[in-house]
Formats: sequence, structure tokens, C-alpha cells
Amino acid sequence: MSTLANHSFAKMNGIGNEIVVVDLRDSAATITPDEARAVASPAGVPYDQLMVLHAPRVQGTSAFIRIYNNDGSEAAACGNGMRCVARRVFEETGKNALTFETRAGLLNCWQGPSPDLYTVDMGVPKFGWQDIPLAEEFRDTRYIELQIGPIDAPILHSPSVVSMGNPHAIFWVEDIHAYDLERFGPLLENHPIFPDRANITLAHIVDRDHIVMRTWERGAGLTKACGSAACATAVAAARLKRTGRTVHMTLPGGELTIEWRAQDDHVLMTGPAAFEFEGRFDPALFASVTAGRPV
Ligand SMILES: N[C@H](CCC[C@H](N)C(=O)O)C(=O)O
Repeated sequence: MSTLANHSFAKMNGIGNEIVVVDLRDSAATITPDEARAVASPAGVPYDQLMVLHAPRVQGTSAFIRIYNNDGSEAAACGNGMRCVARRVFEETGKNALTFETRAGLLNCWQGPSPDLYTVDMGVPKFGWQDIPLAEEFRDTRYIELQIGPIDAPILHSPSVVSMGNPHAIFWVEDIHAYDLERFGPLLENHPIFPDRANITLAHIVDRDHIVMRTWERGAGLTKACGSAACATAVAAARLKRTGRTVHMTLPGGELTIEWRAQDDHVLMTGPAAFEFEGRFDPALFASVTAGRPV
């Protein structure tokens, strides 16, 4: 039987990015893709990302976090999900600053400038074509040769690419609503130039301090917000010298502030984390899936 049967969870969201948080720090089990997909099923607790806390592996961290998209794939970064995890563990411990480990590295989280805001240090962005990763060499990743639509009149073209521990492609447009992202998103997400797939963002630079954007997420589809994409987009715009290093981001689900810190190139993301409800997973959800095995 699955470790998750009858296990408690918290349903949260990060400006509309649907998050489920599960605490497995007292268990040796890991979650299989089948179990992650079962949780996301209509009979379960539909989410964009599942954030699973495991026992800390590194001195000074509160947990090792595994991140699952609702298609069952694992991701190394989830900004909105990390704010939700930070809120949960701050409330559990009474602390207001903690460090977590993800596959992208150690992430410091702290209470933001007001009680309803949380800041996550998302680490240093990577720009090398092999770090994104891309399937072939591109020396300048501020714009890569990728387009969709007729060769002589592409609909979308020349995206910037950035890794925040997960791959992002950002297309710069005048009107983010003028494109059928539900149609183009999966084509671009699964384009062969992205051997690990990619998160696809449409972004409009309003001025040097403000960007509006929306994202087709790798492994989750169209979401109301993507925190790591907001980080990637703000950094990509600053690289193009079209904004400063602190940018206000407007996403369909709400607002984030991103600072690409000058002294160490770390990307700080600040925004809310909403709690919705707690529950326990119905064992029937996992009747036909393979259970995670102790590592
Ligand atoms: N779909 C992303 C993971 C979640 C990112 C997003 N929800 C965020 O807040 O950063 C990926 O597979 O890289």
C-alpha cells in the first residue's frame, strides 16, 4: 500500500500556482511518478506541483524537498512551491528564516517585508547552452534560433533561455494574450532543442521596472503563476539591458518581486503563499499504483 494512503497533506497556492505539500520527513519512502499522478487525479487533490519534504540530508537544512509536476515528472526548482513550504515550516517551528535542499541546491528562505510575504533565494541563474540544457551549441543564449509558425513569418521566435535549476525559454512579445499558448506551449515544451523539455513563457516588458508574463509549464501545462519562470524572465530582461536588476512581475495569478542581486548574482523572489485546507489522502487513490519503496 502507498505511503500516501491516509497521509496528511496541505493544499496551498503561490499566487494561484496550485501546490500540495506533504511531509515525509519521518518516512524513508519516496513518491513514485504513479503516486504523484494519482494525487493529481480529479478524485485526488488536483495540483500543479507536489512538494514532498524528506528528512534533511545536509547539516543546517530543515528538509530535502522533492518537487513533482502533475504529470509525475520531477523538477529541481519550484519558486511558488518553495514559498508555500517556507510558510508551513515557519508556522510549525516559529522560525522566520530556514534553509532547504532541493536538487537545484540549498535555498535560503525568510519572512518577507510583511507577514504575508515570503522571500526565497532561488540561487544563481545559468546561461550556458549545456546548463539549460540545449541539444546543440548556442554561444549567445540571450536569443536562440527557435521559432514557431511559417518560416518566413514566424509567430514566435528568438527566445531567451535561462536555467533556474529548471529550463526556461522566454519569448518577448507586445501582447502576452495575443498567442494561443495552449496550442504552442506543448509544441515548444517538447521541442527537440530542449532534451529535458522546457517551461515556456510569453513576456512583455512594460518598462524598466515591470514585466507582465504568463507561462506554459513543463509537466503541468498552463498555470496561473510560475515562480522560477518569473525569476528566469526578470534575469533574461536584465541581461538584455531592457530592465534593471529588480523587477516587479505581473502574472495571471498575482504579483512577484524579483531581485537579481548584484553582489553575488543570486535571484531573490518575494511573494505570498496562501493556505487553503488540510486533509488526508483517500487510500482508494493508490489502489492501482506502484508504491514508493524505502530508499
Ligand atoms: N514546471 C516546472 C516546475 C515548477 C515550476 C513553477 N511552478 C514554479 O513556481 O517555479 C518544471 O518542470 O521545471
